[in-house]
Amino acid sequence: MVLDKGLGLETAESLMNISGDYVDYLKFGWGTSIVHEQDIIKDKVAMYKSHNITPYTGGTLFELAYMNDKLEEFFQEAHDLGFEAIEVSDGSTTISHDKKLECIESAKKDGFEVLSEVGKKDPGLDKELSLDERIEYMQNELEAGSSLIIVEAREGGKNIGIYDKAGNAKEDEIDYILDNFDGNKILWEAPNKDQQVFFILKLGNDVNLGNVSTDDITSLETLRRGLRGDTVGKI
Ligand SMILES: C=C(OP(=O)(O)O)C(=O)O
Ligand SMILES: O=S([O-])[O-]
Repeated sequence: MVLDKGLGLETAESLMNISGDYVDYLKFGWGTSIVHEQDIIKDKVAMYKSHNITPYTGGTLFELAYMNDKLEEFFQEAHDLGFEAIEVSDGSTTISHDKKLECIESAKKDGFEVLSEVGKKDPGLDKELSLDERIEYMQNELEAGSSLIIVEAREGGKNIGIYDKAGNAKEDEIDYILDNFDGNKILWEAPNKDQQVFFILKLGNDVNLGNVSTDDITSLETLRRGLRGDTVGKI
């Protein structure tokens, strides 16, 4: 999953022409998709889809819609723009877990694929979530219809969830999650190279990684194929 922070149409198109084959999901980060002209967003969504990529709306946008009691309008607008998938999260706002599950179910009923995210964007709040709670939420969200569960790490990948202050992966916590939840259903946010290397070496070169920067698509592909020092001869 690649994070689009507001690329222009031509830039995004030329990037997909050269490296779209390595991308499955493209997230229009947080609220970026309502800042730009909607016709351009529509064209970008169509362009990504033409490369067999699933574009989806950032979780924060869903949260804003929920907070303002505008979920129906949000679903409609997302359909109008051509999005077939959305992210449901509660990283920036407070949504009770039951309500979040209901939102996943309503989005599914409305015809969307749902990716849902577990974790808080504020490190202090994130630390309040125990590992067992996270796993329970992940399981419930999967059962409510999410196709993938995203483990929050933000764009920065530090001091949140499975990463320590320096951005190093906490392997014991990751192992605990994997002992208790189907790893194929997890999309690990791994914005930094060392995190990508860690997951490739640990879980294989087809591991689901997210929040990959648009600058790093080809670099990540080389890591996956053993074409960069960090993974040469190791996969
Ligand atoms: C980039 C992120 O935010 P959002 O889902 O709102 O785009 C994220 O959660 O990692
Ligand atoms: O806003 S972010 O970096 O999830």
